[in-house]
Amino acid sequence: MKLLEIKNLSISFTQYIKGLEQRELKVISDLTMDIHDHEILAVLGASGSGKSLLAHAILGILPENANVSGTIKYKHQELTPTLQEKLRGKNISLIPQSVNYLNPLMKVKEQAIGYIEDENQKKLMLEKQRKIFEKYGLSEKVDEMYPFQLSGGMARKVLISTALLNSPDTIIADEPTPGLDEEAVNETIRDLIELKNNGVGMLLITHDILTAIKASDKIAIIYLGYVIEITKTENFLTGKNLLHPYTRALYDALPENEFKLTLGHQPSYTEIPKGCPYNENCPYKTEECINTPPKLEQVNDTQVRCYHPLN
Ligand SMILES: Nc1ncnc2c1ncn2[C@@H]1O[C@H](COP(=O)(O)OP(=O)(O)OP(=O)(O)O)[C@@H](O)[C@H]1O
Ligand code: NI
Repeated sequence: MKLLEIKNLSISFTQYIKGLEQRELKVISDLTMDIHDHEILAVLGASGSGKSLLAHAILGILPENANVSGTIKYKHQELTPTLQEKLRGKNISLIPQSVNYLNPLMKVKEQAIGYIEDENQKKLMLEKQRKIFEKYGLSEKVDEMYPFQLSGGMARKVLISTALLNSPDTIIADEPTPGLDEEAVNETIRDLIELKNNGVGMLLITHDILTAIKASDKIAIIYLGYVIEITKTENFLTGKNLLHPYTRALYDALPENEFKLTLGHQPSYTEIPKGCPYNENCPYKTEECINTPPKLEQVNDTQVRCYHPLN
């Protein structure tokens, strides 16, 4: 079942330079992707490539100054600000990128359940909270702690458990493994996969290709705000059917492939090429690559945005 359907989503900011002169800073361009139940879709992109903004667009928590076009549907219903508010933290939950999302002045258990007026309801929710925290190895002592008292690993567990309190079927995990040691990363990945096996559909945002490969079923590769390819994760294990030259370069740069290629210079947002976003680094570019951005097209099991897909 399709949980989320994102169609032609673009996000930009209006920038004022030198007083009155304006320019449009495009951070997400024409993004189309679906998220299904029982599936982890990794969104892989460099730092600053628009990944968190994508998460915030789905949840309806973009900054006021963002210009947005395109549509996002949840279970075939188009998301409006009202619907987003209704679903947020319940049907669709965010595991945030930073533990700074935790309120430093509130005990962990209180912020996990949020404000609940009705005493009976609050009691039920606290019981649920304790159960989920327990499952993630967080003892009763943790309930009473303030965020600054948590270790990095514990804080990640608190963020994951908190996201699960209302049994969401759709989870947006924004960089859930930063700054963790390898064992903690692997444990977090196991937790995410278990959620998927229980039916959840997940968007896993990461700039770490190894996390994407270990955790996901499909990988959407973002370059300068464009999805340039959506491919099955297994293709990164076999090295086959990787169609976009940038995807191929990512694969060749994996440690086990001896970092064969360098990824080239990544232009910044103020200089997105008018044609294919990758054309400046692409060995296969032709006239049309320089002039017109290619569309995302289906080639076998893959979607790719390229005039000259490999193979
Ligand atoms: N409110 C804003 N006004 C102007 N530009 C913004 C605003 N919010 C984000 N940006 C810009 O949009 C771009 C994408 O930001 P985003 O946080 O989505 O990147 P990201 O892919 O999540 O990066 P990271 O891996 O570092 O978390 C960045 O270049 C950022 O500077
Ligand atoms: Ni981010």
